[in-house]
Amino acid sequence: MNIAILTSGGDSQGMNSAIRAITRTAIVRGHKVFGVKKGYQGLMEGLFTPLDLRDVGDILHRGGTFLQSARSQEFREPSGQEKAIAKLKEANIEHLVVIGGDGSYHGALALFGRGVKTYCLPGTIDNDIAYTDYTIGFDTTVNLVVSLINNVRDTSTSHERTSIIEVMGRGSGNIALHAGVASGADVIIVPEVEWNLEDVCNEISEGFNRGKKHGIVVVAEGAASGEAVAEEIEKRTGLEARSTKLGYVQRGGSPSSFDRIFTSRMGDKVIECMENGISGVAIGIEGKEITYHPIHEVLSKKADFDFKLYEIAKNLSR
Ligand SMILES: Nc1ncnc2c1ncn2[C@@H]1O[C@H](COP(=O)(O)OP(=O)(O)O)[C@@H](O)[C@H]1O
Ligand SMILES: O=P(O)(O)OC[C@H]1O[C@](O)(COP(=O)(O)O)[C@@H](O)[C@@H]1O
Repeated sequence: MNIAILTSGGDSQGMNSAIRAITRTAIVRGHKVFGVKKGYQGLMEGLFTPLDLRDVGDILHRGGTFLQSARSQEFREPSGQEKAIAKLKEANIEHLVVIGGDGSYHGALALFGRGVKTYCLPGTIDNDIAYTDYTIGFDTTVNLVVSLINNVRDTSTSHERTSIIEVMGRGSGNIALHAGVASGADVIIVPEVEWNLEDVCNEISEGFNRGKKHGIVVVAEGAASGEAVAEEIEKRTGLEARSTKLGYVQRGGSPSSFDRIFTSRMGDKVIECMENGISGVAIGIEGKEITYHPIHEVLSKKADFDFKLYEIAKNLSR
């Protein structure tokens, strides 16, 4: 079989591990593998590069994606998708593995609807895809964010300040929630839960009244701007507040062992699906199992948000 792999949308730590796993598993089983450079944009341009066993050496521990990624407006249109299909036909490639977030899944579903055998792997740090407990890069990002919050906490304590840490997640509060719990945040602000500044300020003031030497607020970028929250806290409470926007530092760096291991297992699963004639599916990790579900089913379900963990965080911030 001839198989192409592309990475699309926001990159995430562990994408390289997934590319390596798919490539090596496929080659060991007698298939031919091609990498597509620059996501769907590169697919429309026919940017295929043959991948051999050694081509995916020395990438397992690296963040980003060596195939590079892109967000392509043109590919959203049926005419863009037809261009991509023509390039796949020209190169005699029947199977396309897409590693990306929900936007990339929509693209893969569109191609599947037009006859291409597609397969998706959940590549986004946001952990906002249904039918998978974890997306690729989420674990690495949460660990990174926690270590950065530890640093902010030290200096906040020295100055008896409140620190507002803005983390990634345009439409998802998963990074904020998990990093917030693991770093002992006083307040976690996410798009999934209604919040107001008065409650945030009360929480911070009461913390100082109980003897805390700092306040830590973790906010998802999709819920509010950290800068604006800091200004309001200072204005309303008279306490010193500073905002830190972590930005792209949280999307790079070496993937965690957890991200490396489940992506290695997903590589095996996607080739197994191909060999069994199963396509149009998204691979996930549910409990200890590597699973697959139709892409349309995955896209029609909203990813779970852990409201219970959010409640636990509130109790533990006392
Ligand atoms: N509804 C759609 N139909 C076809 N292609 C899409 C659709 N949504 C997104 N895409 C393609 O997938 C790419 C990645 O999607 P995006 O939402 O940017 O990132 P992610 O995959 O990380 O969610 C887009 O740039 C676009 O080319
Ligand atoms: O690279 P960009 O376009 O600035 O994207 C930033 C966004 O990408 C993410 O890292 C992942 O989002 P997507 O899965 O939608 O690509 C978000 O957390 C962040 O808001």
